[in-house]
Amino acid sequence: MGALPSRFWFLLFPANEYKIVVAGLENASQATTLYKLHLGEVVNTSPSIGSNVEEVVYKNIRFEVWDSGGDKKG
Ligand SMILES: Nc1nc2c(ncn2[C@@H]2O[C@H](COP(=O)(O)OP(=O)(O)OP(=O)(O)O)[C@@H](O)[C@H]2O)c(=O)[nH]1
Ligand SMILES: [Mg+2]
Repeated sequence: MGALPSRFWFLLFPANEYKIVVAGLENASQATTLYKLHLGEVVNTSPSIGSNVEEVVYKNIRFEVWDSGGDKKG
């Protein structure tokens, strides 16, 4: 779909689900940010192994937020 038709399509049927990938170096606060958005509070974290994913809902928009983990070994 070209840029103009897809913009027109989006105006008619706006998406209400998005996926977000949080990327950063190790210890950059990715997990802290993810859980602050998800739970609304700051929680203790440990270095991520692999990735974390949580759902964040804002108004009628659903975000699937992926914390990719910054550790080279993760
Ligand atoms: N002082 C301070 N410390 C923070 C802040 N945000 C996170 N931290 C601390 O920084 C450390 C790393 O936070 P994480 O959220 O686990 O970082 P991360 O980016 O997920 O780390 P990796 O999984 O190793 O990539 C933790 O000890 C947090 O408590 C902040 O705003 N201020
Ligand atoms: Mg992490």
